[in-house]
Amino acid sequence: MSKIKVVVAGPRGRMGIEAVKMIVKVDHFELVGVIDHKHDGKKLSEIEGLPQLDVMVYSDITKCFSETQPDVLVDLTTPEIGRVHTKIALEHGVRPVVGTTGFSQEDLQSLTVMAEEKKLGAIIAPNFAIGAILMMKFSQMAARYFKDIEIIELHHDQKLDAPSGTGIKTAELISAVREPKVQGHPDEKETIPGARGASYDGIHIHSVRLPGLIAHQEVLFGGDGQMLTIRHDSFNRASFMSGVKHSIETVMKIDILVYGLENIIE
Ligand SMILES: NC(=O)C1=CN([C@@H]2O[C@H](COP(=O)(O)OP(=O)(O)OC[C@H]3O[C@@H](n4cnc5c(N)ncnc54)[C@H](O)[C@@H]3O)[C@@H](O)[C@H]2O)C=CC1
Ligand SMILES: O=C(O)C1=N[C@H](C(=O)O)C[C@H](O)C1
Repeated sequence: MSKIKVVVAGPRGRMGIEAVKMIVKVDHFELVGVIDHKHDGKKLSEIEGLPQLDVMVYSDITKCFSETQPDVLVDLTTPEIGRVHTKIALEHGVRPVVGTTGFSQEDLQSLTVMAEEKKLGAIIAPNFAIGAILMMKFSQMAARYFKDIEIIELHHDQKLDAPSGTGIKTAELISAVREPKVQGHPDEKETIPGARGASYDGIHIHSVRLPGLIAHQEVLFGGDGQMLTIRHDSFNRASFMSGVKHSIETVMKIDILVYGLENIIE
């Protein structure tokens, strides 16, 4: 079997560095380049704190693709640059595996259409951790029985987007099985704006940001005289790597854009 040639965008980031380490450990993957807005033309081994690898850093994604001819782009950057990278990858016949969160509905729609037109696999995964996928699936199951739901997502304080991609995906999955609903008292008023969090079809999403946290989420279901809590915690970023590996393998076998790992795990 020939190796899957992978490029990682965002190799100095918290997730990017883990992805680089995982990719070089997998025999059937080959890390052929990395994309970073700094350190153009250097080797990864020349950047302090990064693995001692003879892999070239590119600031120009197009140049990177033409010189390294990758099969897959793993993007772990920011919403602004991640959506541009994903589009350029599809234009160049490179299959994107995107962990970057904060894409809009319009981004997702236009990228879906692009992948379909190009007949190219693409995966956009708000969360790569299997436990988080199960937490979302269990929440969707529970929502058939409990109609009043609040999502509390908790992350480290360096996170750029709120609500988290996982929080939004959870609300979307619940919304697919629950009618939109006004929760709480119909006449409730926020004395301080934002007190009730964001609302997605009436499901409230609360975003907590604190140093020391990694990635956590609780989904609270209220019923008569009872409450169900479904919770997932990622205690480190290694928790996401089996999902990144599975996505790199799967994206080579599909020819559409898949949004959410729940669609590609058995
Ligand atoms: N899907 C999932 O399971 C997970 C997704 N994430 C998401 O992944 C993304 C990255 O998260 P972290 O690693 O924590 O962030 P980070 O801030 O540590 O890393 C982002 C990296 O992107 C780089 N970057 C910025 N502009 C760039 C450009 N033009 N070209 C190349 N690189 C550029 C930055 O230098 C930085 O190293 C976020 O959107 C986060 O929400 C994070 C954890 C898990
Ligand atoms: O920024 C993070 O850290 C994470 N982002 C993803 C999200 O927005 O859901 C996944 C995970 O929660 C970690």
